[in-house]
Amino acid sequence: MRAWRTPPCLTSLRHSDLQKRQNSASANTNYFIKEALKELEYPQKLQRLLLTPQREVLVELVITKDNGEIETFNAYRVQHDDSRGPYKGGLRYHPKVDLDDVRSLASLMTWKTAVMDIPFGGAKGGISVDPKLLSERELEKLTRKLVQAIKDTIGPQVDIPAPDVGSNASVMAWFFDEYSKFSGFSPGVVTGKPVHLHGSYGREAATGRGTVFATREMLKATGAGSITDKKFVIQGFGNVGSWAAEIFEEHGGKVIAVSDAFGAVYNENGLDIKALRRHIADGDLLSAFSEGEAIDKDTILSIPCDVLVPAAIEGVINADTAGQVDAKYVVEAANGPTTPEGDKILRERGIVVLPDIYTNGGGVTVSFFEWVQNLQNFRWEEEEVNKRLDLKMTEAFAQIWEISRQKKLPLRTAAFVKALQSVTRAHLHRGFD
Ligand SMILES: NC(=O)C1=CN([C@@H]2O[C@H](COP(=O)(O)OP(=O)(O)OC[C@H]3O[C@@H](n4cnc5c(N)ncnc54)[C@H](O)[C@@H]3O)[C@@H](O)[C@H]2O)C=CC1
Ligand SMILES: O=C(O)CCC(=O)C(=O)O
Repeated sequence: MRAWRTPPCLTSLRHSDLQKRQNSASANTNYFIKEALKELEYPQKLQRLLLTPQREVLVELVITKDNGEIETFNAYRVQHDDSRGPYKGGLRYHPKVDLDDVRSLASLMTWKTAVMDIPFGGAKGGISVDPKLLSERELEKLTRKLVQAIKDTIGPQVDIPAPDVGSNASVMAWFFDEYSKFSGFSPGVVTGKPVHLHGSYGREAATGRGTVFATREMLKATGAGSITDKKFVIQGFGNVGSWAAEIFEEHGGKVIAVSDAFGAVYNENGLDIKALRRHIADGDLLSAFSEGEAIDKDTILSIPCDVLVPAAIEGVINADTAGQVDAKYVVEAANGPTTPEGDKILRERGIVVLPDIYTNGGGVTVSFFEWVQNLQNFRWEEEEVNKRLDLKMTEAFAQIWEISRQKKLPLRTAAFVKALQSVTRAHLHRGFD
């Protein structure tokens, strides 16, 4: 295992690397943080502390595949800040994951946990792997290898992973099991576990449900009314997108188009989301859903609607695409879906953006509830979980909205201001020696 503290690892960057970093995910995230820092006038040294991660771990994982061949994968865990509590954040299994992505996502977690006012810091991890190309057995081996490699840098009071793109409750179950072999029974080492294995009711749907509560608050505050009869377009139909779609529909919204990595489907009267989810669960393609029209997935951002919900990957709303968005609101259920250039264009066009560090905070909030239940060896009913989630989303929105109004700031900058103030306060109170 190789581990280091930043920034020494950056000293060997070549010029081409530096050019790449200028448009990198972490540069984009830092751009948004710096926008908010302008409002706060903190000293430079403090700014550096807030912008850079506390630890970055890179490990190589080797597994024997089912066919007897060996294969090597790069894996990362970036721990950005733990001033407010143990590091917290998901594990992404995706072929395009690299250290810079994980660095950006770890930083977003620090601000998200602060915005949601839950007692965690921020971290993120990932493996550069296409999970669809591995068998279940190979995925399990890879996850167990990851635990063996990083077990000394995580723990229920240190750093608590969770699911993200490409990982799920089964991955969390293997993670918990492997970690417990070294440290004894430790359900609190990961969240997002299966409900029957110390998981929490409501965690699977939490990010989507939180997105709906967040949208409800935003529509109310901006005078646009309720979710009922509003038209929604959702990019990404995985955990977050499909749950958000179902819950928007339950609240009377019309989800008129959704896309995934393979295609898109449209129905101007609203798709039957429960039927669509069954269709996908049966292994069928979105585009083959008979109660909708198959459309080009690359047109999804430009479909006229009230609320556009990016719920897939980073950087999709950018200098090239932001001008095509035909929505009144963009609700960022994904992490980092909008680049600084895209954000500027949306702002100039008067499109309200509800930022990721608040919108998708429902996932980590219910992860916190799961962790609390694990520490207490106790289970809350789903109704209790959802009620507490609603309260957290509502309270956080009210605070962001207030900062936004008082300081005349976009909601994203207001959310970062709230988070930066909270993290800085924790650092200053704890001290540095
Ligand atoms: N799962 C969770 O609890 C949380 C997830 N998030 C964020 O939400 C986003 C989605 O995560 P999950 O739903 O968990 O992942 P997932 O792996 O369950 O689903 C991702 C979806 O995006 C689709 N997709 C991928 N590339 C696409 C493209 N180019 N165009 C359209 N669709 C595309 C996939 O086909 C899939 O439907 C990510 O940004 C993740 O970091 C944020 C907070 C918590
Ligand atoms: O549930 C968690 O701990 C983290 C979820 C996550 O990775 C995220 O909010 O981006």
